[in-house]
Amino acid sequence: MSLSAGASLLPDVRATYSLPMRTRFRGITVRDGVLLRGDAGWGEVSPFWDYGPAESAAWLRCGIEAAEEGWPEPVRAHIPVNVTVPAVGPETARRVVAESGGCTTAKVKVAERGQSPAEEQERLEAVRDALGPGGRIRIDANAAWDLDTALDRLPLLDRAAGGLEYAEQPCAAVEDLAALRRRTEVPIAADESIRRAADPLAVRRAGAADVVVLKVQPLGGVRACLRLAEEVALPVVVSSALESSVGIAAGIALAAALPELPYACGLATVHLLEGDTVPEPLLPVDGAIPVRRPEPTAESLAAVRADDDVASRWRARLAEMAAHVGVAR
Ligand SMILES: O=C(O)CCC(=O)c1ccccc1C(=O)O
Ligand SMILES: [Mg+2]
Repeated sequence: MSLSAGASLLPDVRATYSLPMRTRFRGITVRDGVLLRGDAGWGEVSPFWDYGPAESAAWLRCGIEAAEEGWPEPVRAHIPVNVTVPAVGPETARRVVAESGGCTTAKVKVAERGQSPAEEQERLEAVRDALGPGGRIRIDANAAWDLDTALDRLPLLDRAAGGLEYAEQPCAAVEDLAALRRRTEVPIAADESIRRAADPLAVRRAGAADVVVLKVQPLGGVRACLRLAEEVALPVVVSSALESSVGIAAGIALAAALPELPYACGLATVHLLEGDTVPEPLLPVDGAIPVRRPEPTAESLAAVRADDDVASRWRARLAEMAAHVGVAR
């Protein structure tokens, strides 16, 4: 029942999960989604609630690929990953790094509403202290700064971090990323400019980034991302959309199949959730996640099952996404 073969049935919807976040992350306190099951295995579909049906269709395509087709052969067995440090205070930041499963790269959230530059500097100093001089630190501003603010902040944060590996999406506009990149030493990574853009290749044409962040669900699956990686011809960092381990496995499959993987990936996010859909979560050991595909069990699904209200909202949502993708239920 492969879509590419022209069949068009939605795989079995086996579960709706709901998991609290350990720390509020970009305004999200609960993560939920559905799990599909097909001949090739389990797939996750978990677009954030602010994504409409058209944008969410890509997320469904990713889940259908996982369930019906499976993924290309891996070319590596372990995926080096960064620890993701939310917009927390310095003591918590230190603990998050210490409990990361041996990550030597940290991605630190900055530009959180209501926080001062001094709080960001303290967080970065704490992360540098916890990682030691050999660690790498990248920041993610989620498109929050205008060009002048970015020009202002980057040198300060670069100093506080003892050197930044790159800054992820410091500004929203591709032109601003390009202008900033010409005027700063810190390398620039594009995330939202790829994943929510009509034309992801605009980043390359504008010379707006040194690195691109690819997320398998918003970009429509592993094969779609492999094609995009080839077209964009820039180094790729595979990151999560805060999925449970079923969804993280798709990101791992992409990272495992890319011809080159020069940077740590942002896939160590299961520890941001209070629980998981599988008994053996995809978490790093010695800073890397082993390439494998964990399976939910009846017990692991029962422990995270969403209530009826959430499940019925997902059924309605899935129907709208399916209409966009052109699969029948
Ligand atoms: O890249 C990581 O380390 C974790 C993933 C992450 O930050 C993220 C997770 C969900 C939504 C957006 C983002 C983001 O990179 O902006
Ligand atoms: Mg990002």
